[in-house]
Amino acid sequence: MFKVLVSDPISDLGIQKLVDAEDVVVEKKPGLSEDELVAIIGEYDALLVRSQTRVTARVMEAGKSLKVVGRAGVGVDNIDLEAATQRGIIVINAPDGNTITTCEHTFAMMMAVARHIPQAYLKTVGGEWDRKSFVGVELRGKILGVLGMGRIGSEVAKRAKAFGMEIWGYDPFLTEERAEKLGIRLSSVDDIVRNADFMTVHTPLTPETRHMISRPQFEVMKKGMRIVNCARGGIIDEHALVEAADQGIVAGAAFDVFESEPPAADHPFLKHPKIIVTPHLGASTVEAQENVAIDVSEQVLNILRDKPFINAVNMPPIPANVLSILQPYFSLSEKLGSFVSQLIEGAVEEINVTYAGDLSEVDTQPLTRYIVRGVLSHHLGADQVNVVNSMHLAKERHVNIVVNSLHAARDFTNSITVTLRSKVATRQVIGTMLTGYGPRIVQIDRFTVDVAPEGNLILVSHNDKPGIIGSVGTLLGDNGVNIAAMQVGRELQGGSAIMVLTVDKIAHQDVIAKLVQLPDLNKAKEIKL
Ligand SMILES: NC(=O)C1=CN([C@@H]2O[C@H](COP(=O)(O)OP(=O)(O)OC[C@H]3O[C@@H](n4cnc5c(N)ncnc54)[C@H](O)[C@@H]3O)[C@@H](O)[C@H]2O)C=CC1
Ligand SMILES: O=C(O)CCC(=O)C(=O)O
Repeated sequence: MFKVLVSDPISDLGIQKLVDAEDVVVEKKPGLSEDELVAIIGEYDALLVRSQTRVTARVMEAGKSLKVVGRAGVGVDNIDLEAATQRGIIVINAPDGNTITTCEHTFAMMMAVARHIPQAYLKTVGGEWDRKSFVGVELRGKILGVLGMGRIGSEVAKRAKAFGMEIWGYDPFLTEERAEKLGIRLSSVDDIVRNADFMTVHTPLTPETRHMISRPQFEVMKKGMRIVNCARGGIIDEHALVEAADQGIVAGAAFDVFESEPPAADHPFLKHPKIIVTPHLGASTVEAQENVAIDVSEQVLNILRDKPFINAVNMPPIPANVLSILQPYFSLSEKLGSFVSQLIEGAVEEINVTYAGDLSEVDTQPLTRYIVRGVLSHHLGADQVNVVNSMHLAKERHVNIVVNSLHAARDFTNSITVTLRSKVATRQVIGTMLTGYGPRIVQIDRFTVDVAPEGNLILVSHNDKPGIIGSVGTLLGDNGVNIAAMQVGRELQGGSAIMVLTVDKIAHQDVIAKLVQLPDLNKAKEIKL
């Protein structure tokens, strides 16, 4: 039974799938301090958070069974990713579920700042009828600078066009073609601060984006700029902004996020007549909270059940088109790694992988992670190695990983060759996906075979002589081991040969020892996949 801790308020409807899962127990404990979390996290396999819970290195260390931290939202700045990666804890987020909601909040803030809505509301409910102080500006015809043209920034740009705004965008990944497609002007930060009437930021907070709008930018900024930050506190320097508002450079600002949340009671934004604020509400709609909770719950369930998953933050993302090609190979890759690691003698020094055929044309890094996981799991334990930490663990153990690709795959559309080298041996296995038959091991060392990579296998090496197959079958049968499938591979008639037996249950070691006593039988090895 997997235990999942939900430590922030997350939509009940969104986590229903987890609650309903027969192999999962969900416990909700919002508002825990770091110490409280450290004290209990050891019991849980998964942790679900929004932005309040700080998942620190201490929490990760105490999370002895923790496999995954799921962030119901985009930003993972409350999670120590480095510590998670080192411990093989997968961190996933839900990047798509709150895009529209946050974009709409940005618009609400932009319009509120353009028309002084919060200030006018306060006066009106206070009994004053003041129509002179709140003359606003139109959005139509104004230049909107968008810093960060990712998911949210792009949606903001689309809607701003409907308001008749001219959009200038900056993003290190924004190409001329994409800008043209979006109907926006590709600009620099400097162009935007000098020319825009409105500016909105939609980047993550990184060392590069921290204070990307600060005193030097305010000094050259177009007078009367209105600024919105619904991304992360700290992208715009708060002190420099207050100065610029006091100097009349900034006509208005709308902030949903703060450098430190919640802001101190004497934070200068809270009393400033030109600055309006919301308490990090960008993603707070019923729809978004449901969406992100559903997305993250599904992926957490996949991870707990050892199924393929998406949106891991501490692994390189796999584009959807590549994922659809690679996904069928995940399990095969891991099994090839596991198979060959059970054959090799001596400490593995090199894992050499060759992708051939169609697989040579896509980024196969994710498959390599599965192969390395398969190799290392045999020695380090399947619960200690996953696709997040497998490469890190291999590097830590000075295992050299060599990856090659070959355009043509001999006899197959695709193949994966995994070769392990130690000081004393080199062993190899080749696998493929056979249309209509699924994954297959098609070569073991120099012997051609056709074996389904699953279950309990016995690999026998022997001399190709009449009667061997019968004697192996009889011995196993006499010892209650039922053979489900058998494959024989040989180089030459009468030469060395191998036999791969798929058996219904693991044979006792003494049965394997008896096998090796049979005439012309050289070795027998059990392999569990
Ligand atoms: N207020 C709230 O409740 C919410 C806030 N957010 C925040 O909004 C921000 C944007 O989210 P998404 O659009 O989903 O992320 P995204 O990853 O789709 O887009 C971020 C973009 O910023 C760009 N970027 C990175 N460094 C940059 C730089 N120096 N200058 C300009 N652009 C740069 C990236 O290339 C990327 O295209 C994130 O910080 C996220 O945490 C997201 C949802 C809700
Ligand atoms: O969970 C929340 O409400 C915060 C959302 C957010 O900031 C994000 O997804 O990056």
